[in-house]
Amino acid sequence: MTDSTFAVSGEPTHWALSALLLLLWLLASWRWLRKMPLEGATEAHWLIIHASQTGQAQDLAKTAFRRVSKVLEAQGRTARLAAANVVTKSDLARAEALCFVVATTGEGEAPDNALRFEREVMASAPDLTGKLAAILALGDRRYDQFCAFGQRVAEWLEHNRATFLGPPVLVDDHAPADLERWDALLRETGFPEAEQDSDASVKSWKVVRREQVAKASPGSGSGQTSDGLYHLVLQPQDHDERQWQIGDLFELHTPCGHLRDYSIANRPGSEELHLIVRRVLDQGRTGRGSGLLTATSEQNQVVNGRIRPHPSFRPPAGDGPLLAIGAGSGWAGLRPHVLHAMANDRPCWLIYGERQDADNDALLAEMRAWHREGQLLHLDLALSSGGGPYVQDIVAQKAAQLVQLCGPDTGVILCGRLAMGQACLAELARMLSQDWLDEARETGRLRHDLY
Ligand SMILES: Cc1cc2nc3c(=O)[nH]c(=O)nc-3n(C[C@H](O)[C@H](O)[C@H](O)COP(=O)(O)O)c2cc1C
Repeated sequence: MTDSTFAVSGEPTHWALSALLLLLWLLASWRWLRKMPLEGATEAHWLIIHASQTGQAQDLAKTAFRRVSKVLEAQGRTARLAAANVVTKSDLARAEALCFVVATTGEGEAPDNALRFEREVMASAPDLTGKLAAILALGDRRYDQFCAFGQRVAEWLEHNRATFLGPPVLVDDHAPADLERWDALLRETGFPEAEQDSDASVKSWKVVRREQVAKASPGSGSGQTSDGLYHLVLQPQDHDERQWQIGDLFELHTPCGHLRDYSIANRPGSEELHLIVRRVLDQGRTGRGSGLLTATSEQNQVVNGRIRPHPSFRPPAGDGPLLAIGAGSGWAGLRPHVLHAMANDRPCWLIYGERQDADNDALLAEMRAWHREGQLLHLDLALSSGGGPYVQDIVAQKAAQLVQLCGPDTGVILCGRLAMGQACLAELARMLSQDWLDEARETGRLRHDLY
């Protein structure tokens, strides 16, 4: 490097030009920052508080934030968007209105980003007299405890004497009629529609490949059967989509207005999206989303959807090995994490279950090949068509080795049906302690996507 690299110009025009550029940059940064929803900063007149496991509530909260802040800004007042867990009692005390957009997960549970809020803030009884409140609760009537967390938030607000702007809006499976009631509530409160809502990012995608990768198998006896797993490759039509991250979802919009989420099964960087979809047959009829994607032989079928960020399912923190556990279509969620671990030489132990073994099933063949090639530290398959063992049984059987693996830097990623996930978490808690799991969950070393 020569001295001239650092030579200071004595030319006044150079100084003037530099000052002008610096000024423009500061101005642009300021304008950009003003447009960003201020996630995390919670002191404001209106607090828009979200509780979201897979991002839908967060998206709707962002839209509400845009609507509210546009009006408030014109009045010289402020709105802030915050995940429930970062909201404190003093934030609530300072705000004049509280707008909750909350999902329910598990069996009537709060999403991870609201667990602390429920445990600490909702366990107390702050005086909310005079504060305005609105609630949008997302849920699904197929679950026993419909919108349970939203209802608990509503009861807590009522108990602490907040003034509701309207009855809590409970949304069943993203039903357009339910969402219209929320839209009307915001409009009547004085917040007209936002210029751009999240549907602007819904685009057309072409299904360029569709291959059955696991065989059909008998169902659970509830009338639902699995007609096998399908690996699909989607390409964007007339748009470029590379700005996504591991863990993100493809949100399919069906022609009748329902939304279905599918984990993106490949690593970012490619134009294509890979999905692994189970074709579900319920009383002989294919599922709304899986039917659309898999029950057609149409070449280059075009579907509508968008990529949705799923920040709670990013690669687990920690520099140690990765324990990846999943079953069935949960492979879609696990696969990019396993690929990422292998690409980064992070030792990976994969425990995976599927209903039956068939030598020519491409899905299992891929895992077995990675194991043979030494890319996986261990591979345990629970192929349970004969009544077991299930994934949680393997976890229990391998307790001694798993305890050895799970140190302070180990990451755990878990994806699949809720019952399987909860059974595995219970086994892990038994062998490692609930404290270990809680700590791993709170520090981002344990991440799960259970459905
Ligand atoms: C694993 C899982 C568990 C769920 N449990 C419930 C539930 O107990 N009650 C309910 O009403 N909805 C339940 N739902 C539906 C979600 O609340 C609904 O899909 C919501 O739109 C998700 O919002 P989010 O993306 O912000 O997490 C569950 C969804 C999943 C995936």
